[in-house]
Amino acid sequence: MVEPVLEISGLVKNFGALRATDGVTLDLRPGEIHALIGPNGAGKSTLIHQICGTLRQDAGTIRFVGRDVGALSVAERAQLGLGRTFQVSSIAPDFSALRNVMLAVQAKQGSSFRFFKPVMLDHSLIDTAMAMLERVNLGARARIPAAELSHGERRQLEIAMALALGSKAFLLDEPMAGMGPEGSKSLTRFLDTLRHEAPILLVEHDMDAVFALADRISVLVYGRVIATGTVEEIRRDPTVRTAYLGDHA
Ligand SMILES: Nc1ncnc2c1ncn2[C@@H]1O[C@H](COP(=O)(O)OP(=O)(O)OP(=O)(O)O)[C@@H](O)[C@H]1O
Repeated sequence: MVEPVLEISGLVKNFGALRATDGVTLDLRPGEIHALIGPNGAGKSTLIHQICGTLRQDAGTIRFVGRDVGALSVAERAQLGLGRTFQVSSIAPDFSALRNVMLAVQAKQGSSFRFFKPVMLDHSLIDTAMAMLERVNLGARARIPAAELSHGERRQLEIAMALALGSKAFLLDEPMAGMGPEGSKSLTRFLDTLRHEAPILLVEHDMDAVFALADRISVLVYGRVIATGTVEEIRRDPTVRTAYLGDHA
């Protein structure tokens, strides 16, 4: 079997008397989109926080690219390529898309550029940053100030910045939130291609997007994974239908 990029095992998180994560075990494999769905308050965000390190688990392990990262800081995990994509990156709205990605490239490669002359530095940075923008289909928008990009294009820019920072997995917490139907459709098409760059753990309430994209779905209810399977398996699962999907199935 292919080694998972991310492996979570027996994860537990308590908030006082509330067990928000109750023995969660799941993995993320190369090239896949693994969707995490469940009702409000099921513990999806709490799980994402523990994976990226903003919350510390009470028990259980988190392995990423073969390393136990459960005791590492947010910055140390990000350095390994594990970041919460739409939260860690902060876009500078007045800078062009290109300049934003250049800053991310610089942050990653930082000190190694001091050996180059300034003009080389600029060329090198521009080429690398342009390549990142091309990878997220934003090449034609490189010179546009980030503030003028559409909501969906800003998501693409954030992904380009994450790629520049060396992401080896994407943790996407409700990327469709705040998007109209057209925006959701085009972001869905984009995420469909993004899985080839790095696998995606996708928390999303938009079931059309989840069913269109997910290779596997895990259903979280009261902090527990009640089922993991393909779209068809999850849609057919009677427990899932009762606990969450209802008419969506
Ligand atoms: N910092 C905290 N302190 C105390 N309780 C918390 C904290 N964060 C989350 N919770 C509780 O933990 C449970 C899980 O919340 P969480 O936000 O992870 O759910 P969710 O599945 O992401 O919900 P939604 O779909 O509404 O975003 C909820 O009952 C919530 O009230």
